[in-house]
Amino acid sequence: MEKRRIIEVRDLVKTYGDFTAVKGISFDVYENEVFGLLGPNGAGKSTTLEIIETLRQKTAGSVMVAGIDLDKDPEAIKQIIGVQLQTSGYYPNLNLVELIELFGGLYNQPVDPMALLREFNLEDKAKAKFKALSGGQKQRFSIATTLINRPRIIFLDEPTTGLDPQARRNLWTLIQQVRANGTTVVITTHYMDEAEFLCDRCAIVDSGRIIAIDSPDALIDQLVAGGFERKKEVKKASLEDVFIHLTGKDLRED
Ligand SMILES: Nc1ncnc2c1ncn2[C@@H]1O[C@H](COP(=O)(O)OP(=O)(O)OP(=O)(O)O)[C@@H](O)[C@H]1O
Repeated sequence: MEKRRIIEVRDLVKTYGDFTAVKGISFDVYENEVFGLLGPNGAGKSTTLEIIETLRQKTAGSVMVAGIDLDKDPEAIKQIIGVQLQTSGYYPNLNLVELIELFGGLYNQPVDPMALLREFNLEDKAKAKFKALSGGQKQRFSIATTLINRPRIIFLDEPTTGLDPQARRNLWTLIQQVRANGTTVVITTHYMDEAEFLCDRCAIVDSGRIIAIDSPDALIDQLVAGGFERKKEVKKASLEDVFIHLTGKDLRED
């Protein structure tokens, strides 16, 4: 089956004063895939995401989201995407149910707060305030809120930064579920194991340019085909495997 493009970025440029943060990048994201933007700090990942999310003006190039031209109808793009809010965006006096109801009202979308909280293992926290949640719960809640307007695409900027291994793996499962329900996921991460586990394809961005784009498997195969060998013999388990083996897979925060 032919893959359908849901995001088309062409020759995208972003300058801040004299500095060019994004230097003419082009890529496609296919419908219902998990697509990763990987790259060192300052590579231009967040800038690129924020332009697609309609939150930042581009300098040049074109962006199409689900056939909608960013230059012509950014409002229509906003309606079909879900974006994680900065944590400061959550009203401090509202509990999780009230926050979901508020967002549902803003989006003019009927929403069942308890069903959404259940999906993200946050049922017990329905009456809690956002600031009282653990790091993992906060991330789960902020991903849940991206789904309130029933978007076709969600954007997750470093969703597992700072989480313990259990919470990280739990979030991976939730992201896979979101994708299994038909949503396209665009993610940035600094964790290569995360990208390898979650992403169907990823783009490696460096100094504002895409220097590689493919599936994780294909990228690894290309490196190996070029004669690359690991310096150390690969062990059959990692320190993270030891950690999970000793401490279990259950979330600790609840
Ligand atoms: N508002 C701004 N004004 C000036 N320069 C900016 C602005 N926002 C970002 N930059 C610069 O643009 C470059 C790209 O930043 P961006 O946040 O897109 O990178 P990133 O790949 O997301 O990095 P990180 O992994 O650290 O989040 C950086 O050099 C950054 O300092």
